[in-house]
Amino acid sequence: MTEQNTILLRGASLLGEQSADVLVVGGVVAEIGSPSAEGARVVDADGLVALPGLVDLHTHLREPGREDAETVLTGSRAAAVGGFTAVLAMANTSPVTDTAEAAERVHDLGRAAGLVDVHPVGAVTKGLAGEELAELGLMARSRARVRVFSDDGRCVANPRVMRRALEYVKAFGGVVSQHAQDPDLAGPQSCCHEGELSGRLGLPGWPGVAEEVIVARDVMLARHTGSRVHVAHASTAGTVEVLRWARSQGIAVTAEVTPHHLLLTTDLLGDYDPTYKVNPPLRPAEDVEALRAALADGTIDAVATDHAPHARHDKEHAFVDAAFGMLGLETALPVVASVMVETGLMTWADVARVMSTTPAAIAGLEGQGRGLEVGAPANIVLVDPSADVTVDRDASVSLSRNNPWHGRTFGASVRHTLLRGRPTVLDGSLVEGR
Ligand SMILES: NC(=O)N[C@@H](CC(=O)O)C(=O)O
Ligand SMILES: [Zn+2]
Ligand SMILES: [Zn+2]
Repeated sequence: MTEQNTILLRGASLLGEQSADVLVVGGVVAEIGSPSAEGARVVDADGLVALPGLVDLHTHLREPGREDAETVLTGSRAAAVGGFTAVLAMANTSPVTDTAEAAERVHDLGRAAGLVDVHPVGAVTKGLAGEELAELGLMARSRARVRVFSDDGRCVANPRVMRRALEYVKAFGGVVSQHAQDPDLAGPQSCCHEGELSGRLGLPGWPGVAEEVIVARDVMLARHTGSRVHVAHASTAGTVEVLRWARSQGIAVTAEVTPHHLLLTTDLLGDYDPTYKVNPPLRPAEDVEALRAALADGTIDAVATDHAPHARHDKEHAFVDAAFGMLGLETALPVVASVMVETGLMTWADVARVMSTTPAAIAGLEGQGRGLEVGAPANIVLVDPSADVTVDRDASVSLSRNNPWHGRTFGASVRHTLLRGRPTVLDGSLVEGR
C-alpha cells in the first residue's frame, strides 16, 4: 500500500449517524470501521458528515458555444467544490448536443478536466426545435452512453413528439427530462410568476398552470407508453399534486426540485434584480412549502441545481430582456442543509438519497450514489454540518457571477470531495492535476 492510493478518512459520521473510519485503497472503499491506518494518508474527518458524492441531474456547462460563461472545466470545478462527483450536462449548448459526436465531445472534455464525471444529456429533438427526434439511439450507443434526454431551456410541447421520444428511449432504459412549460399558456415574454406582483411590476406573467398541464399530460404519456418521464425543476404545488396522483397509480415518473425553488420566493423580484430571473420563475411561499413537503415525503425524488451560468452582459439588462438562470453548484448542499436538515424536515441520510443515490439511479450511473459501501468506487463528500459560511460571489470558481446567494450565511459547508478516491477538494479548496 502506498500513500498515493491509500486514504483513511478518520472519524467521519456516516450519513450523519455512527462514526467510523473509511479506508480507501486504489479508488475503492476497502474497509469501514476501525481499519489500520498504516501507510495511508489520513484525512481528519472528526465532526464531519460523510455522504456519497453528490450527483446533479441538471447542470448547464455552456461548452461548446458560450465558453465566456462557463466551460466543462470551470463547471467541473464548481461541481467539485459543491461536493459533486457526477453531473449531467444539459444539451442546450451551441451547437446543441443532438448527435453522438457532440455527446462524445462533452464526455471527453469532462474526462480531460477530471474533477467530476460529466455525463452529457442528449437533446430530444434536433436543434431543440421540437419537431424531429435527435439521434437518440446513436447517442445512447456512443462512448458517452447517454441515458437522459432533454430539450431543457425549451419544453417538448408537441405531444406526438413527446410520445415518440418516450417510446424510443424505453428500448435502452432511457428517460426524458421535461422542461414543463406550455408555450401558449406562458407566452414568449413571460418572465415572472403570474400573480399580484407581476401585475404590480408590469411584467408578463408565467402562471403555474403552464407547468402543471404539461406534467399532467406527460404522466399520462408515460403511463400510455410504459416509459419513464422525469420532471425537471418542479416549481408549483399543483405539480406536486399531479406527481402524488401519478405515483399512486404506479406511473414511472420522477421529479427534481432546485435549491432556489426550495428557498427563494417571487417577492425578491420587487426591485427588478435580474439575478432572480430564472426559469421556471420563483413562486410564492405556498409553492415553496409544498415543494419542501414533497421532497421530504418522497413525492419529489431529487434535488438538482439547474446551475445556469450567464455572462454579465447577458444578465445586466432590463428585467424582461435579461437571460434566465442562476448559479447553483457551489451552494446546493448548504441551501438544502438549511432548508431541509436544520429545519428537521430531513436527515443527512435523506440528503444522501435526494442528492446522490436517487439521482444516480434516475440517470443510470453505476459507480455513483453508493460511495459509503465496501467495494464501491470511493465517490464521497465530507460536510461540515456546523459551519458558518457567508457566500461571496467573487470567491466562486465558476466563470459567471449570477449568484442569488451572495451575502447569505449558511450553516453547512463542503470540506472534502473524493472522486474515485482522489481528493478533488481538500479543506474547501480545489485540488487539480492528477
Ligand atoms: N433555468 C434557467 O433559467 N435557465 C436555463 C434553461 C432552463 O433550465 O430552462 C439556462 O440554460 O440558462
Ligand atoms: Zn429548464
Ligand atoms: Zn436548466
